[in-house]
Amino acid sequence: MEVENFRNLEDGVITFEPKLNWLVGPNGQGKTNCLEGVYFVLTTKSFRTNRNSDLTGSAKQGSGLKGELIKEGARYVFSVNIVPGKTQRWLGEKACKPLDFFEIGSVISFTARNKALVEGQPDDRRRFLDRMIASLEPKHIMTLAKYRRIRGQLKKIMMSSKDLRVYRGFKSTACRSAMEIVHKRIAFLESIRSRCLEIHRDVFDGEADLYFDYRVRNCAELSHYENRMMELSAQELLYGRSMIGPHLDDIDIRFIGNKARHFASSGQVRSIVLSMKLAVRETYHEKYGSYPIMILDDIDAELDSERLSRLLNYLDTRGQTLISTSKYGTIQGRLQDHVCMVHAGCISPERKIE
Ligand SMILES: Nc1ncnc2c1ncn2[C@@H]1O[C@H](COP(=O)(O)OP(=O)(O)OP(=O)(O)O)[C@@H](O)[C@H]1O
Repeated sequence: MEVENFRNLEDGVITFEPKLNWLVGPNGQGKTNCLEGVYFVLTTKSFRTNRNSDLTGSAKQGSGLKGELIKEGARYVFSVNIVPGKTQRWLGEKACKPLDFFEIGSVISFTARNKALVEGQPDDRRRFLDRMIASLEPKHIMTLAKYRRIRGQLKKIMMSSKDLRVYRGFKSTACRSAMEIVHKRIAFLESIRSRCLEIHRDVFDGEADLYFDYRVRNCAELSHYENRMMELSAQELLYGRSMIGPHLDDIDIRFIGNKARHFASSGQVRSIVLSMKLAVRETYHEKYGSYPIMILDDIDAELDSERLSRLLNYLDTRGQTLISTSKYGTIQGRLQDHVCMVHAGCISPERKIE
């Protein structure tokens, strides 16, 4: 990855190897910034901000990242420029849309923020679901965008004319995208379930009793979904709020029979979310034959040494992984891994500790 004026990172080239790569250094030195750079150059999205202007360093206006990805023998060059007011993207020499990046730049990240899947609000869980589905099927982004557009129109009618006939007309268009999203989300959770439980049990020594399921709001029977969507139209206009649709659904995550957000410890929450992400990675591998790059920020926070060691063993044989840690002890003895030391935004590929 070639870096120019990105966060606090020093300009230059950072190289990773096709195995476990460590970024090691004290707090606030640029480890997460480096991982964010890799995620950003492959997806044109940050995993911690929606404002691309946050990513620009203080040296000058604008930043640039260039990433070279070798995937299944082919070489892809991703370039992203953030200039005031816009973000420009190229794949090779060709100007691109974010979706083009998403289709090639397969990467899955885990940061402490992802604990929101368990501890956060329903919209955190929906966002998690949709991002994960999009990492397996990038076209899902278009279905979501279409549904968001129709919802905008429904909202307008709700706020202005309140004309039931017109509202129901748009509602029947919304039904198709809504059902597609709901079915995708249910099928996705189904597809990762057994792997997730297996990883949770084998890697994190988790209780076998992890349960998750999709919760459809205001519709008990999925085969009646379309009817319910139309049926609720009059009430929605009356109360001025929508009552059914994938934008209201949630995932019920239970741990040993209890709501995980109220019951699981910090380390257990981390293990649950990591199990889900790693299960998505396995599903991707099964579908496309290669592993997405795995990004793990602050890997050893909240995980005990036993679980951490099992996680590293698991990752050892599964594609390229980029990991950050502030604890030098974590990499002790891992002589086969690639280690970069991070200090004041400078990433140097030299192991200073054995
Ligand atoms: N746009 C920016 N321009 C310049 N510096 C920035 C920018 N955004 C963040 N920083 C700086 O980058 C540093 C944070 O780096 P980062 O989040 O990568 O730390 P870290 O090494 O992962 O630390 P920790 O171990 O605490 O997670 C902070 O010093 C912060 O002030």
